[in-house]
Amino acid sequence: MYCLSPILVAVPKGDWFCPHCSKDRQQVKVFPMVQRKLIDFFGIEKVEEEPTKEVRRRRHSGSLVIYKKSRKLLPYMPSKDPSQRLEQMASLASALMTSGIEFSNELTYLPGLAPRRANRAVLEKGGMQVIGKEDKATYELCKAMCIRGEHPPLMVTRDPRQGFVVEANNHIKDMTLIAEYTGDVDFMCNREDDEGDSIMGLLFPEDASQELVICPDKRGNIARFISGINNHTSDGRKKQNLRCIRFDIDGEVHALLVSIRDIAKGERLYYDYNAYQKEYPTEHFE
Ligand SMILES: C[S@@+](CC[C@H](N)C(=O)[O-])C[C@H]1O[C@@H](n2cnc3c(N)ncnc32)[C@H](O)[C@@H]1O
Repeated sequence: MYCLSPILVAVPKGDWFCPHCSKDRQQVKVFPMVQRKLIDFFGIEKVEEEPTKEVRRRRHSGSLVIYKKSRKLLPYMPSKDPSQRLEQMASLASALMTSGIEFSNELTYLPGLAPRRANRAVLEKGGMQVIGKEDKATYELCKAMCIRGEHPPLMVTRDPRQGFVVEANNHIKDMTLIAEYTGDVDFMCNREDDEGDSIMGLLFPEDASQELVICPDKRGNIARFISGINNHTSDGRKKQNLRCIRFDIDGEVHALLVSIRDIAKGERLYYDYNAYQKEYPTEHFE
């Protein structure tokens, strides 16, 4: 229903009222910008540790093959200003709280959903690129930074047409690892009737009953708020500044969002929701 704001990509099942007619129209819940509360919300562990010299050197070596280019991933650079960082975290906490989502920066495996052993990269039809040693170090550095409360330099804001959107809050260099797409891992066959608009394909094996998806409806991170391009217009394509790339990391598949060009402060983040499958309707996207 494209007259709605934000757009609804599927007709909801059962009784449903347009947000304008419904009494419980979604109001943005503003998370308090209080350091202690943010530390608890994000489960931040206080570790006074800077990236080691060894890891810093690694940024200048190693390779990753993406579209036949030999490149290496760069870790995101958290904002230096502590109050800017608090503002960024509060914006994400507000969006998560409003959407009823708990923060999780990891893929989650829960009883009753797909077990962790189902996520085996070797099952991917046509094979899966294995992350290189240097890029794995970058991935681990980004994870560790997040645990320390050094989040990517991003702000979640509200757009009248798109709902929550994500903007760069500092300049971001090409090839920067922005975030991993996280949430509960489940079999696609369990989600056929799921009306969520944020389900991400994770593993596409020969046996379709074993197809895995990431569902960030209960747990997730900033990745689930990033906008999609309109696949039907050249203007849509021009907006794309990220790519979602799946990697084999220690035998399991992970979906990482990586910048594909320099991104200016204030620019909105976009990637192609249809990079692996052409199932997401984007013809009415801006
Ligand atoms: C993965 S969610 C992104 C986060 C979402 N904006 C929110 O508020 O939770 C995908 C949904 O965001 C909206 N959206 C994303 N990109 C858009 C675009 N380029 N134009 C219009 N709506 C967009 C659509 O409602 C879509 O179904």
